[in-house]
Amino acid sequence: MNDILTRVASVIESRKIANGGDPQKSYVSSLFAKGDDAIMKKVGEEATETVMAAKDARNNMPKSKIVYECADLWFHSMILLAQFGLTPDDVLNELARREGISGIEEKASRKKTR
Ligand SMILES: N=c1c2ncn([C@@H]3O[C@H](COP(=O)(O)OP(=O)(O)OP(=O)(O)O)[C@@H](O)[C@H]3O)c2ncn1[C@@H]1O[C@H](COP(=O)(O)O)[C@@H](O)[C@H]1O
Repeated sequence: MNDILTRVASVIESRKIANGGDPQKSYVSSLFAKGDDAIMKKVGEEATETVMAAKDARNNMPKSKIVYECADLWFHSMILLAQFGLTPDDVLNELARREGISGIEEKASRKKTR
């Protein structure tokens, strides 16, 4: 796994309440303390903000906003993965599994098996 993903995933894991995370001192712990719904809501918000940043960039606003919002989205998605006992490696392995499989062919093969 990419080094920064590994380090951030490890910090996120350490912020779980069961691992001693303190919601008063840690943003990640405060989200874990709020639970599933709050984490899902944040992922939805960050996805929307990413789309808005892309729309702004189309209207000549700085492209850097897309990067900031995407970082927020990835970060909150990592908290969601951790909440469900998953890791960024699970996602990277899935991307690796899909490597070289055309999306169009994959969709067509799905239709054949229905
Ligand atoms: N990468 C991040 C990161 N990205 C974004 N955020 C926080 O995510 C929060 C939500 O972003 P928003 O733009 O929605 O801000 P907001 O409106 O204040 O949020 P809400 O109050 O509505 O939830 C902000 O407080 C950001 O600071 C992050 N907080 C932490 N990290 C990483 O997680 C580590 C652990 O953080 P703590 O658990 O806070 O110690 C840090 O060392 C960093 O490596």
